[in-house]
Amino acid sequence: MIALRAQGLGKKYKSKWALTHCTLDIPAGHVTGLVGPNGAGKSTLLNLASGMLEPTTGRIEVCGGVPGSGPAQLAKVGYVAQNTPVYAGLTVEEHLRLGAHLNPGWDDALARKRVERIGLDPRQAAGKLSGGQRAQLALTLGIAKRPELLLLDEPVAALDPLARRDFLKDLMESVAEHGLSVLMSSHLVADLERVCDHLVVLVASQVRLEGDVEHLLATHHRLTGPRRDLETLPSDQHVVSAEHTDRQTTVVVRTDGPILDPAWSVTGLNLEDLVLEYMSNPTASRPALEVLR
Ligand SMILES: Nc1ncnc2c1ncn2[C@@H]1O[C@H](COP(=O)(O)OP(=O)(O)OP(=O)(O)O)[C@@H](O)[C@H]1O
Repeated sequence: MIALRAQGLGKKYKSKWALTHCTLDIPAGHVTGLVGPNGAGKSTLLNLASGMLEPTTGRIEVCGGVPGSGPAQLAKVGYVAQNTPVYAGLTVEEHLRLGAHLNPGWDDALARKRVERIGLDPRQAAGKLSGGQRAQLALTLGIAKRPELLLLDEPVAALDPLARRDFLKDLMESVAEHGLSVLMSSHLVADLERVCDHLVVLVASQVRLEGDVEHLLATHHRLTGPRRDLETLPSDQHVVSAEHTDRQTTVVVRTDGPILDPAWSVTGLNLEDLVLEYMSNPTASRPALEVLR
């Protein structure tokens, strides 16, 4: 099952492309991390998925429908945008009542349990909450809506470490119990490493890497050995990055096969290493990445 499918998706703001040639299948029932440098196009992709923006080129389908195409589609998708929008003049309680009124699948017990646990005063106006409390309220509304797909744009940036851990736990529970799909942008790769099983790396408006996290980690290796010409590597080893000193070569390769050459000392990469490799080597070739799918 596919939660989000993009084919040749692109978005141009006036003369500037914010997203180009985006072709992706994001699986349902998983947490997908969306990472990339500032300005890479992450919020643009999330806005296209929610229906807040219209594509300039290509197509995007979310939970089997066109984003923003009507009430049934809106009910399927939850979106907590980067600035965690809430209505400043409404109280916390009024937000919960509005959530119940607007969303057919609203889980009131969950919303109230979260509000109590977080320690929000139901009578307080949302405009008087701290930035982190506002984010907590917006995230509560997003989860309690019980959407099929929850889109989160840097959801935990404003939360303290404990609140962050609790929120990610709630998210994982919703995925396990309700089959929720999540697409979540974040710069906090350590958090993503804990909760994501699928990854999309966007760099300079383009998808540089996409795939199942375990598979990506199993197929990337850092090789260190005597200096050598990269042309001599086996053809199934695609170079992601390379560094040479006078005597030594360190190269990160992607391959489905084993590393057989005894001259190499081989180490694995963690998710943060992997993301940084692709972010700092924006020319890592796209055609080779298709192999990963
Ligand atoms: N409304 C807009 N009008 C013009 N350009 C825009 C607009 N919104 C975004 N952009 C540009 O599109 C590009 C992608 O922006 P986007 O907000 O999608 O990036 P991002 O990956 O979410 O960045 P960040 O990590 O900083 O939140 C950037 O170059 C940005 O300047």
